[in-house]
Order: sequence, then C-alpha cells, then structure tokens
Amino acid sequence: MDHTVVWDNCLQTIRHSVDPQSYQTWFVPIRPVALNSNELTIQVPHRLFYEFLEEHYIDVLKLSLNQALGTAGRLQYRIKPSRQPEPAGFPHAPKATAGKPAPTPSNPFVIPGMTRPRIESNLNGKYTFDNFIEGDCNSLARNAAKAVADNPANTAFNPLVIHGPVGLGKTHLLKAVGNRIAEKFPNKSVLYVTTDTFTNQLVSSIGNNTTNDLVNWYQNVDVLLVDDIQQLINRKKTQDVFFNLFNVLRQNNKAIVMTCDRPIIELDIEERLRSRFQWGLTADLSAPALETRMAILAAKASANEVSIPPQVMEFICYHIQNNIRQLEGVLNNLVLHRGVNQGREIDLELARQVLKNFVTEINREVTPEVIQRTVAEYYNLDVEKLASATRRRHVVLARQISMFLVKQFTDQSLKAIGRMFGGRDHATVIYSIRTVRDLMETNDDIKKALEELERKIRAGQGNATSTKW
Ligand SMILES: Nc1ncnc2c1ncn2[C@@H]1O[C@H](COP(=O)(O)OP(=O)(O)OP(=O)(O)O)[C@@H](O)[C@H]1O
Repeated sequence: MDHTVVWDNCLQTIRHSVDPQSYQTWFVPIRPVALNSNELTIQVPHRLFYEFLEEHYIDVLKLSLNQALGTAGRLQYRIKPSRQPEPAGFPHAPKATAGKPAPTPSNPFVIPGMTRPRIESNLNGKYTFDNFIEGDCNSLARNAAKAVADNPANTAFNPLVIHGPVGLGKTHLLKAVGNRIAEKFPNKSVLYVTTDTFTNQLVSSIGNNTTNDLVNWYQNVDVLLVDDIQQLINRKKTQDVFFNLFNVLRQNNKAIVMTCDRPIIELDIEERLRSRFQWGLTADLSAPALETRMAILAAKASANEVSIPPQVMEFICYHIQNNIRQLEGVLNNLVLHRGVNQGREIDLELARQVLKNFVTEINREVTPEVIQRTVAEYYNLDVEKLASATRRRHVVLARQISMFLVKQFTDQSLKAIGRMFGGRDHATVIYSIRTVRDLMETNDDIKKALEELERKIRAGQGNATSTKW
C-alpha cells in the first residue's frame, strides 16, 4: 500500500465521522506525502490547520489511522511551504514600464479639503480578538482570522471569507484582523472598506476618468479587508474591477479577507469571481449557544461598567438568540433606563420592559402551571400525572420536585400547593419539600436536575423571584 491509498482509506472513515462542511474545510486540503512502515506523513496547508486538527479532530484521525494501518499506525504532519505557484491562467499584475516609474496613484479616501485620509477612522481599535468571545459558533472563523492577522504575508487562507447572518460578528472579526495587523506590523498598509464604499469610489472615478488611479491605489495595500461582498450582486462593473484587483493582490501575495451574508456558493455574481473567492477558506458564523451569549453579554456589560445579576442576564439571553447587535441594543437600553431612573438597579422587571422593544413574545409569569409544565416536560410525563394518584417512582419524584419549585417560586400556601397536586394534605407537601432538600444534599443528579429546572423556569419567565434553597 502506498501513502495515497492509506490516506484514501483514512478519508473514508473521516467522511463518515464529521459533517460535510468540516470535511471540505479541514480534510480535503490535506495531501498525503509519504508512508514509512507504519508512519503516514500528511501535508497541511498551514500551521493553523495542524493546530486545529490536533485540537478538534485528533480522535477522528486516530480512529481512521487505526482502521487503515492498525493500532501501530502513526501520523506525521508536514506544513506546506508557503509560496505556491498561482493556479494556471492567473492574470499577472500590470508592471511599471521599464525605465519609467509607475505613476503615484491618488488616494480615493481623501475627501477634497480634508488632510487626513478617512481610512484611519475605519480601524479605530474598538474591535479586537480579545473582545471577541469565542464559542463553537465562531471558533473556525476566529482562528482563521487570527491566523491571517498573525501572518498576513504568508497566509494559506487567501482569500478568507467569513460569512453568516446579520449581527453575528463578521465586521468585528474583519476589523480585528486589521487592528491586529496595524499593531503587530505597523509597516503594512491595511485597508478596511465596505463593498458599497468601493462601488461609490468606482462610480465617481468613472465620472472623473480616474479608474486606473483607483485600481493602482488599491494595489498598494498589503491587506485588503472588504465588508459585505454580497453588495457586489447586480453590480457588473464593480465585479469587473474587483476581479482584476483581486487577481493582482493575490498574485502579489497580499492578504484578502472578506465578509458576506451568505455562503459564497449562493452569491449571485460572475462565476469567475465566485470561483476565485472559493480558492481560500470559507468560515461561517452561526448563532451562539446560550452560554456564549451570556459570556458576550457579561463581557459587554463589564466593558460598560454595568452590573447585571446573572438571572437577568440569563433572561435576556434566553430571549435574544440570533443577533448579538440586538443583545447590545438591550444592554444600551438598560443603561439608558437606569440613568433616567436615577441609578435604578437592573432587575428582571426592567429587563422585561426593555425586551418588549426587541422581541414580540416574552414568556408569561411564573405560575404553578408553568412550573408543572416545565417539570413534566423535563421528565417526559403528561402534566396530569403530577396530580394523579400514581405512586410510580419517577412520577412521585417529579411531583415532589414540582411542589418544591412551586414553593420556591411562588407565594402559594402549603395547603394551596397540596390542592393543585391532586388534593394532597399539607403534611404531604412538607414531606415532599424536605425530601427534595435532602436529595439535593446527597444526590448530584437531583441537584443538577433542579439547577437545570430552575434555569429553565427563570430563563423562560419574566418575573421569577430568586429561589431560597
Ligand atoms: N463573539 C462576539 N464577541 C463579542 N462581540 C460580538 C461577538 N459577535 C458579535 N459581537 C458584537 O455584535 C455586534 C454586531 O457585530 P458585527 O457588526 O460584526 O456583525 P455583522 O455580522 O457584521 O452584522 P451585519 O451582517 O449586520 O453587518 C458588534 O458590536 C460586535 O462587537
């Protein structure tokens, strides 16, 4: 068996163990290069690849190697040498004519009458990798962006395209690349531009007959950061000019990072441009999980020196799920309300008030019915079972936990609680509450279940009071 056959066999296993996007991103670019007895050497395009594989796919790689070479199989990585020849047919950069220096291009960012180029304000240092919270939803994009920022002249991800829906941090990452490069490599020229701005510059350059100047000027940048390339759609002339610029920059080993609100494959632009955008790495951002949203909100609150109690934070993040900009909007409104109300504490009531402007549906108050429903759902029971006479163990436990939670979350009397659980007397309710308290001390599973239930109840409701256990 030679190395290609072994690697093909490995890929068979890997393909069944990872999702198609990860397979495409992390395994298709790998090349097998050698097999020495039981040691397979694979070539990866970049150090980040190696680190990412080791961090996220080591088990899959081991499994595939075991199956291909047996348990003695070993894997060796080799990093691809950085300078690669361009793909065939790649257009060459226009060169200055021999003997004549290339004309000094004019800066399209300079507004007549202004001495400072506007480009400065586009990278004001606000967005960095440090204040970008990492989660499963964004770790590929963040790591790839950081790899480009750490080594812009030699990046294997050229272009890097970050795509994802509104408000999930595309611009933040793009600017973080720029800010980091500006800090680490002050001699490199970094340019952040939105596709709209580029189009506007192009339109006015056409009017002034200075399109060549514009393109020449852009060719001088070392790192081009282009936001919102979906704005290329239906702009034929911008696509043409951008196509040439892209080719020249890439051929000169200049890094290009772009953002898009959709995957490149769905971008309705000229095929030649789309295929070039696919040469590098495409990394997506997806909606963050509750924990990541909480971490983001906590970081933003702390940056604004605002203190938000954890249950209020959870309540907010439970309701704002798909857009971090909205999360920031809620935070800003809370700060505003707090100011207007002379330093009022940020509590659930205030959060509820503010959230009404952001989401159409805020869950109802905590009632015994809500608690019963939450517990029944958690234990996969019909809610009626909680009030029934059945003595089956898991139903009894769910019933006792429900009584306990109703006592914690509401003002219901023991007698009233007994009534709502099938007419039980108050001694039974007391016994149930004690039992649950004891179980919490001695049984980790029950403790976890109660924490989870409490979280669900708080997160789903607007006015839960804090529990007393
Ligand atoms: N993981 C994160 N950590 C910290 N802040 C984040 C994170 N994700 C998003 N944000 C913040 O959310 C706000 C919106 O992000 P950004 O403007 O980058 O979104 P976008 O994806 O470019 O949106 P659009 O498609 O509307 O342009 C920013 O203030 C950004 O700092």
